[in-house]
Amino acid sequence: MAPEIEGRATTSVAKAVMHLPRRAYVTFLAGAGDYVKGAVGLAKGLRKVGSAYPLVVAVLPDVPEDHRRLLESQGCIVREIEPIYPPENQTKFAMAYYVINYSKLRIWEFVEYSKMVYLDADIQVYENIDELFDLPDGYFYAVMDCFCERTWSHTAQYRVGYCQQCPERAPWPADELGPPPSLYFNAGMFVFEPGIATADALLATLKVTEPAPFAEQDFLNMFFRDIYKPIPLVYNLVLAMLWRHPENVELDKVKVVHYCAAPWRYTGKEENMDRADIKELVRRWWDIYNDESLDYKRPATAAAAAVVDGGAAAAGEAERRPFLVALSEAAAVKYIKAPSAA
Ligand SMILES: O=c1ccn([C@@H]2O[C@H](COP(=O)(O)OP(=O)(O)O)[C@@H](O)[C@H]2O)c(=O)[nH]1
Ligand SMILES: OC[C@H]1O[C@H](O[C@@H]2[C@@H](O)[C@H](O)[C@@H](O)[C@H](O)[C@@H]2O)[C@H](O)[C@@H](O)[C@H]1O
Ligand SMILES: [Mn+2]
Repeated sequence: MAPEIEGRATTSVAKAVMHLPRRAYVTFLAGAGDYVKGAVGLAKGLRKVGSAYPLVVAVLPDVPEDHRRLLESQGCIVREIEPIYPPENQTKFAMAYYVINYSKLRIWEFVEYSKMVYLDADIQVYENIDELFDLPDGYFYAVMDCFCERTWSHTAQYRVGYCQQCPERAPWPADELGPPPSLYFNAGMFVFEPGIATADALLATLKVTEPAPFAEQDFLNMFFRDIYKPIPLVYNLVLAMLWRHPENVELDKVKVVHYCAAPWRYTGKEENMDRADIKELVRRWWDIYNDESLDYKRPATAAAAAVVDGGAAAAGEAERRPFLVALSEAAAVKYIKAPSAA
């Protein structure tokens, strides 16, 4: 960023930090593969619904420069994080690649933000969900998961046919197995407050916790058990809910869809994937991904941003948009790697 703009941005950031609750969406990107499409799609989806807050992308060192540049060109704040691995273990993760998902825990170190909404890169947002940032502090908010997929076959819930999505279907056999499992959330989407003390506690606890099949999702459920508050399913529709618990789903009210099988890789050949509702959700994902009108247009000035990026249309946000753009651009300055000299 040219010094004069950086200078202005820095000045605006100083003002902005005084005026704005520091909030942002955040997603996680690992590897040089095609999940970057998910992050780009998410950035465009959040823009389409007029989100007032930027999207931070926590990238592992193996995310290539061209993917980082692509994300910045879509208005994302790219922030490199150090990987986190679980302690030595013999755990068979539900998916082998889940081992890298522990690195998500770095987002608690993003203390320039007071409140963040984490979204997996295989998620798309179809309605504005900025209201989540106004949920009371001090809790961990996420949507309850489902235990019915084969990926859960290692658990007692699966064996007895119990699922928290419909506890009356097969009541938990308390006399045989003791108290039912605590409410369990899907870690593809959650509302949290960054903080160094929490970040340190997460890492210290991880070091002495036996890894489990759902990797960081199991770990986060254990760690935040006492302050976890379920939020409605409309904020994270895990696709399996469509065939496992259709009675719990009102598709036209769903705000956030969690594809759980990268939509950009959709072939329709996998089990349940030939459903009409799935085909429609995948089409909607591609509509946003391919919509060039949703591409980020870097504003010439912060003032111009208030016009170009009408996303601040939310009441009370419009007058703060110039600072928001400066904040997001300055933050980008702070964390993106200097462009190569070549
Ligand atoms: O090769 C990969 C695999 C996963 N992820 C990130 O890790 C998250 C969790 O993985 P995934 O969504 O595949 O897990 P699922 O929700 O399907 O269990 C993804 O959404 C991405 O944000 C990534 O960046 N690259
Ligand atoms: O690393 C563990 C992952 O565990 C979760 O995904 C699972 C889980 O939700 C199961 O309930 C489903 O059956 C399964 O399909 C789905 O992949 C999170 O979405 C993901 O972000 C990540 O934390
Ligand atoms: Mn996911």
